[in-house]
Amino acid sequence: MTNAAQSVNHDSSVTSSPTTSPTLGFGTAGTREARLSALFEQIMGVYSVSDDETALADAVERFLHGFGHLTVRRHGDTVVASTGLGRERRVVLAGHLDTVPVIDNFPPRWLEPGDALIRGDVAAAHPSERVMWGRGATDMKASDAVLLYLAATLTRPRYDLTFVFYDHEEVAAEKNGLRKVAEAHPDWIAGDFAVIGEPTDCGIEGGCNGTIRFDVVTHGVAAHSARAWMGVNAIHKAAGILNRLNAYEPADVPVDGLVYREGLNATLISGGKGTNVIPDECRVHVNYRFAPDKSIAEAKALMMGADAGAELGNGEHTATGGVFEGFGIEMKDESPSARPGMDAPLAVSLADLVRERTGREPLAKLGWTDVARFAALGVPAVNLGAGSPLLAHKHDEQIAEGELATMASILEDWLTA
Ligand SMILES: N[C@@H](CCC[C@H](NC(=O)CCC(=O)O)C(=O)O)C(=O)O
Repeated sequence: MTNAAQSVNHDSSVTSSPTTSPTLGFGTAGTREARLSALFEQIMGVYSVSDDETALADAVERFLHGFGHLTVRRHGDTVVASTGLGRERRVVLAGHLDTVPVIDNFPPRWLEPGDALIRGDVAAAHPSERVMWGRGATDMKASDAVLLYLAATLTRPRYDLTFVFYDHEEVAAEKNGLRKVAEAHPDWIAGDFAVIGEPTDCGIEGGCNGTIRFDVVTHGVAAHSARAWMGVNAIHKAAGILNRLNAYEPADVPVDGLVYREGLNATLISGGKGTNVIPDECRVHVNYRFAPDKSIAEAKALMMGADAGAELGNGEHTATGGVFEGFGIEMKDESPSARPGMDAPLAVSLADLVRERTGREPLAKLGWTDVARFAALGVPAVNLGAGSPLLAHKHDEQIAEGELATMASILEDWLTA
């Protein structure tokens, strides 16, 4: 490691930096395990809910500047660090810095074995380990810590490496920092293969479900609730939306050997102007997760008919078919699915190593990840990260400390063997 002067490239769209941001570093930690835990604890301590990633991006950028084998660039709150060793192939390793909103789970803390907050499944799999509890533990600050550690320490990898730490993954596609870099500086993230550190329990999850989000809207007429016959209750009309959601049965869809579970859920609901006013509007925000056998257009057709919702926009239109036929629809966000792509040579070699180390066979990624972005760019990609995907976004998000070393050693060996 060196503190030599770096090749640094800031482009004109860099966001303003906060006056203070924490310092990331190994401190006095000597072993790989201690270094990983130190970085992880520091990253966990920085609040970085989407829209608030600047302090963490600043800290990540400063940390990466400390290593002479890396060229560090920044676009907005996305930091890209690359080796330039002239290798034949380049692997991109990416992790997002943002988290979903806090639910009484920030600040984070280490839990000692036996602590009541440790989940039974985590304790059973890692009985004698400390556990990090708090927002972002699995999605995906543990993997960020591993990727930062690898960026700092892999000075002679067998492939050239590009590490991407990006903002705004958990929110609307238009805000995604990786999308912005792909558009503004496609050369920064060019590569032959990509690994996304989304949580997979250190296994491989191939491809990803697509996702569309939209409001299903009912309209009514406002009136005094003591004279309700003078109005029409939009919230009561929403019962029809909820009934259709309750009747939906999630499908398991096999695609190229992996099974993708679909999902259709309301995630937000709003309506009403006052406690004694008949509501004139109700909105149910619906999220449809669709398997990689479907395009966005096909997913929309299943929800709202073939000709409705064809364009992403905020204008309301009436669903002409599909699950929500007859209801008002306002599209909010859409992101495509990605097929598994497990036959790419680098996917095969990584899957073989994961199988050897963990006994895990590849599974399907049910959340949406930037594997889809790399797939669209023609770069084969897989998900591999520390922590259980089942705990992502939960109030009791947590990860056993040893998972960081497991992920680090798999990638270290794959990238240096
Ligand atoms: N534009 C989309 C972005 C949603 C991204 C998010 N991804 C994850 O949580 C990955 C975690 C995993 O499954 O491993 C998601 O799937 O919701 C949107 O705003 O909906």
